[in-house]
Amino acid sequence: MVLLNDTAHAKINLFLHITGRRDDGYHLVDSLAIFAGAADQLNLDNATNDEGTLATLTIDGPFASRLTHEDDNLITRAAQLLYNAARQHGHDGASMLPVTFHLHKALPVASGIGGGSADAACALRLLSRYWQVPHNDVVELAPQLGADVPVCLTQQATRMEGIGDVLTPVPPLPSMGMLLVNPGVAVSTPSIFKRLASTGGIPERAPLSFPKDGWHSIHDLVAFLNTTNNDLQPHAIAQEPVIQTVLDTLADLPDVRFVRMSGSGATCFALFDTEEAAQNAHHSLSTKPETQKWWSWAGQA
Ligand SMILES: C[C@](O)(CO)[C@H](O)COP(=O)(O)OP(=O)(O)OC[C@H]1O[C@@H](n2ccc(N)nc2=O)[C@H](O)[C@@H]1O
Ligand SMILES: Nc1ncnc2c1ncn2[C@@H]1O[C@H](COP(=O)(O)OP(=O)(O)OP(=O)(O)O)[C@@H](O)[C@H]1O
Repeated sequence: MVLLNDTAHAKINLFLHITGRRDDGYHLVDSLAIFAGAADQLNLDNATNDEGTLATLTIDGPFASRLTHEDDNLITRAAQLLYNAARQHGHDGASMLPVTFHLHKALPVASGIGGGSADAACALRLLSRYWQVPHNDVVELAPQLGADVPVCLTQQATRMEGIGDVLTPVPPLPSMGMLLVNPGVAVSTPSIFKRLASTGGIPERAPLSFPKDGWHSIHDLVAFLNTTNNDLQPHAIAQEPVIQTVLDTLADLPDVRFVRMSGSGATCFALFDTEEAAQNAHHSLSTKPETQKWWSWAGQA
């Protein structure tokens, strides 16, 4: 029997501006992140062994084989960090019982949609309930696990600034359909930030204002997004030219309103007026022979 479970949704950067660089090399960002229905699933149970390990992990699902060889998973790292932080803050360790996690890995790995960060955030949410750790402790340590972990804790449409740790809720977005496509190439986030840094390339631009009342229709949102960029996209395409093929393929689909790459790639998204239009485009994509090995998902954005 599963004690607790939670869902780790994919994070999509509708735009991603790189606005500066800190002395430690981390980049300052400005981004509008939303969350898709595409998700991993994480279960938490009491540990059944008496080895005393704080958290063990089993993995299944379409992308499990990409992670099972790694001894350092963000889920078990999240457990150890939360345990240490809670003890430092005076939590009684005796009630923080060892756990076993089971991850269903449905999101492609190293794909710009924050799958690892979403899993880490999901583990933090589950453990904070099970171990009764105050939410503030969780929020405080989240950035140590990755720049995307704070936003993944919320799983809400959010403006990300700082290095991803300064979060502002955004007004409701219009209802729309979304199609996600990943061509099956893993892209390492540090390698894309390195490419950006080595080209000296932090774009000059005026600070961006969000419309006060939000976006009333997909037409409004697309008009806004057309004034923005993903600054990592050209660098990711230079490393993995197939990303341009994905963007061109998405742009050719029926009724598509907008296409762009998310995060550091290689997953790209397309926006549609409705979920039905996204599902129709998904069907049309699946008939193209060159896309047979691509991962894809369509649904409500
Ligand atoms: C590209 C985004 O996904 C946009 O949401 C994030 O900025 C990246 O988030 P993430 O994958 O959780 O990143 P981390 O695991 O913290 O960092 C991986 C590496 O990317 C670079 N990095 C990451 C985030 C950031 N704001 N500036 C950076 O320069 C650093 O070299 C870092 O060592
Ligand atoms: N549970 C996990 N899921 C995915 N990757 C993990 C996990 N735990 C550790 N990792 C490691 O983290 C790396 C980044 O994976 P992730 O899928 O989060 O990348 P990403 O989607 O590009 O993230 P982002 O959008 O935050 O840049 C992987 O290469 C993998 O080695």
